[in-house]
Amino acid sequence: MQQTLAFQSAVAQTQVPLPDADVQYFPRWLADDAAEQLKIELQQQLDWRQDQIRLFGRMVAIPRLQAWYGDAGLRYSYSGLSLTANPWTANLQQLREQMQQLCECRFNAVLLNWYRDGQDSMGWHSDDEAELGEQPVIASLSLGQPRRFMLRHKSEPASHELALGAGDVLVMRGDTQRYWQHQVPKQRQLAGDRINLTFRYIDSALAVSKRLG
Ligand SMILES: O=C(O)CCC(=O)C(=O)O
Ligand SMILES: [Fe+2]
Repeated sequence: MQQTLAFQSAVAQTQVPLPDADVQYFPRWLADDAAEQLKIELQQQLDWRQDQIRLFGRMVAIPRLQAWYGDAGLRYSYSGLSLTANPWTANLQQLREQMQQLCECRFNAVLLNWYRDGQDSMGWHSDDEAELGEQPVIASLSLGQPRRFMLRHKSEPASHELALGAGDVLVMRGDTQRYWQHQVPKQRQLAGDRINLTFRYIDSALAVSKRLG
């Protein structure tokens, strides 16, 4: 892990041209072999859960596996559940430090989503939970199967789409969550799996959150 991450290449960055948003894309932030090795380690080491949410009064399994890691004692709310983050593993801690350098900000938690195949997905949402603050910086690292990542403006007819592939980093900041939503739609023909990590800064004092599948 230490070694492969060190192979990370000089980073090319592009600003994604969206109104009312601040989104940077770092394609291949991790080289292919480092991304593949990291994916295997995360699959094996982490405490993956199949969470359920209450939807229209029924409990429904969300269409992906999830894991939460963060600073000691950090609690987060998720669809009525209040859970304590798992302690940082060595590789997540190292990634956090690299993401903090890249983004020039602090992160105290990471949410991981494991899309087992193209049937797994995440619906339209903004990362706008109160505990993330007004202008959250969300740093996303993707591993494995490339997937569509779609963005749409909440009140204008503006939209955008990226293919997030292995090793790609996407950083959303400023007013992005305020004016835009994003989703990872199902792509039923795809058999490959994908892991996405989103580094965040959670201020538990700020409030209780809401989030749907
Ligand atoms: O899987 C992705 O690329 C997006 C994940 C996401 O939007 C989230 O964790 O809030
Ligand atoms: Fe999100």
